[in-house]
Amino acid sequence: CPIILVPPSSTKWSQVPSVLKCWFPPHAGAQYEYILVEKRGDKNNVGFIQLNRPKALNALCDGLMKEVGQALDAFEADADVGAVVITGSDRAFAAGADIKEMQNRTFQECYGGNFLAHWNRVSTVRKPVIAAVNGFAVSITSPAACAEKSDILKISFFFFFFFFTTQDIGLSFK
Ligand SMILES: C[C@@H](CO)C(=O)SCCNC(=O)CCNC(=O)[C@H](O)C(C)(C)COP(=O)(O)OP(=O)(O)OC[C@H]1O[C@@H](n2cnc3c(N)ncnc32)[C@H](O)[C@@H]1OP(=O)(O)O
Repeated sequence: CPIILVPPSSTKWSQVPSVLKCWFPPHAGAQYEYILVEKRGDKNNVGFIQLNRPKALNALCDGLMKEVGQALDAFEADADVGAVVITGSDRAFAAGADIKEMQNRTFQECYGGNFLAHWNRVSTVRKPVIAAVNGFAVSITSPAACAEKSDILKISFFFFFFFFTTQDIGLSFK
C-alpha cells in the first residue's frame, strides 16, 4: 500500500531532510521560511508567491531565492496552475540582493562559484510569471548585461557607451 508523507504543519521547508523533499511538494504542507506560497483564484489555478522578509525589505538572500525556485518548480509541475504571481509585502517588493550576505564574499567566490546561477529560474519558467510590484523595488545592473538580452537594449547600449563608462543604476521607489 502507498505511503503518504505528511509533514507537520509547523515544519519549515529548510528543516526537511533533502532525501525526503522529493516525496512531498513544498506547497503540500511544509512551510517555507522566506516566502508564503498558496494557490489562489476561483479555480485555484493561480500560483501565488509572496516574498516574506519584511524586516529586511524582502532582500533577496540565498535561502529566499532557493525557495522561490522550489515554489516555481512545484507550480510548473502542477497541471492545475496556469500562471504565477510574485509579490512583496509591507513596504517593499524587494530591496535587491541581500547586501549583508554579500559583503564578506570575494569576487572570486561570487564569479567562480556562479553564486547567482539559481536566480535565473524565474526566467526559465514556461508558465506566465507576473510581478505584482508594491513599494521599494531595487536593482542594479550594467548596460552591458542588459544589452545581451535585446536588440533595442543593444542599440541603447551603443549610445550609452559613449556617455557612461561606469555602471548604470536603476532604482524604482514607491
Ligand atoms: C545583485 C544586484 C542585482 O540587480 C542587486 O540587487 S544590487 C541592489 C542591492 N540593494 C541595495 O543596495 C538596496 C539597499 N537598501 C537601501 O538602499 C535602503 O534600505 C532602501 C531600499 C532605500 C530603504 O531605506 P529605508 O531607510 O526605508 O530602510 P532601511 O535602510 O532602514 O532598511 C530596513 C531594513 O532592511 C535592511 N535592508 C534593506 N535593504 C537590504 C538589502 N539589500 N540587503 C540586506 N538588508 C537590507 C536594512 O539593513 C534594515 O535592516 P536593519 O539593519 O534595521 O536590521
